[in-house]
Amino acid sequence: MAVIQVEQVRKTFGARDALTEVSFSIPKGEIFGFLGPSGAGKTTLIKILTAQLKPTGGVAKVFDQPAEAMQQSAQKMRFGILTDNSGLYERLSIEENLELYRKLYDLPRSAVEQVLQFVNLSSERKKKTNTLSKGMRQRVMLACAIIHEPELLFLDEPTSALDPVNSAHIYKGLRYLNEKGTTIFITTHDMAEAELLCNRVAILYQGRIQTIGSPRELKRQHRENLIRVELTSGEAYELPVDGDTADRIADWMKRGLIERVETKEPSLGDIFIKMTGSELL
Ligand SMILES: Nc1ncnc2c1ncn2[C@@H]1O[C@H](COP(=O)(O)OP(=O)(O)OP(=O)(O)O)[C@@H](O)[C@H]1O
Repeated sequence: MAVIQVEQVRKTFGARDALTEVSFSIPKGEIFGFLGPSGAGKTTLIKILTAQLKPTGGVAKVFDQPAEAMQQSAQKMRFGILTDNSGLYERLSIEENLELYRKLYDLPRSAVEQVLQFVNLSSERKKKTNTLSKGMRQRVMLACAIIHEPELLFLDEPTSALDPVNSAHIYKGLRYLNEKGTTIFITTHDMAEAELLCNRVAILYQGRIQTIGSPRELKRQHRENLIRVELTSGEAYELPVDGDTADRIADWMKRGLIERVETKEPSLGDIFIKMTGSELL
């Protein structure tokens, strides 16, 4: 069963198309990356999937039910969400914020301790949230989103405010959650993050999906059919993949002249730029 199914979803704001006929489905257990430059429509889709917005057209289903049902309390238990506007109680400490969520979801006391470790904030637990750095806030909001170990997790740029050490810690935690069965829908501008975490990615541009597939498939599809050969002399050649090239390489090898041979594979960032014409943001 698909956890998320989106068919021909459109969303217009006045005369502006934010999403144009977006279709895809996400099976249980997948980490799916929704990539796109600023304004591409990523947050709009998350809002549709979590019943904060209605689509103008098409069908959006989550857990095999229309996405509008996602604000019902039975469904709220099943997913977690981290976005820019995820709120915290400013005058409460990190621990007190988490305690509220623990009670809301009727979880054992150990859930707070566990999630504090997950986001690397055990020793900061007594700090008031209005005194936290941006990265710490982000981690507390993430903790609130996952304390109930949801079946489905929406993450809108979860590591945008984090340093690499904390990002790596979060990736490890997300993989752990995913191994335990959580399906993850993540938006990011960070192509290395997408490549590291996601089973599949979709690249969205101006409200349309430009391409969709695993990072490896996309790289293969966009691979230039060239082999780059670097010789010990420092000379470098980009050669077509054919018999003549094989003969030349064999000859260079026999004579011990080869420093390096590589296929020209694009990075996910290269593919993103090709699809969107944008620089990474
Ligand atoms: N409530 C709204 N009213 C009018 N226009 C909106 C509204 N919400 C979003 N838009 C427009 O829809 C488009 C898509 O916005 P959205 O926030 O989904 O982009 P995004 O891909 O999430 O961008 P970012 O990466 O900057 O968060 C943008 O042009 C935005 O200005």
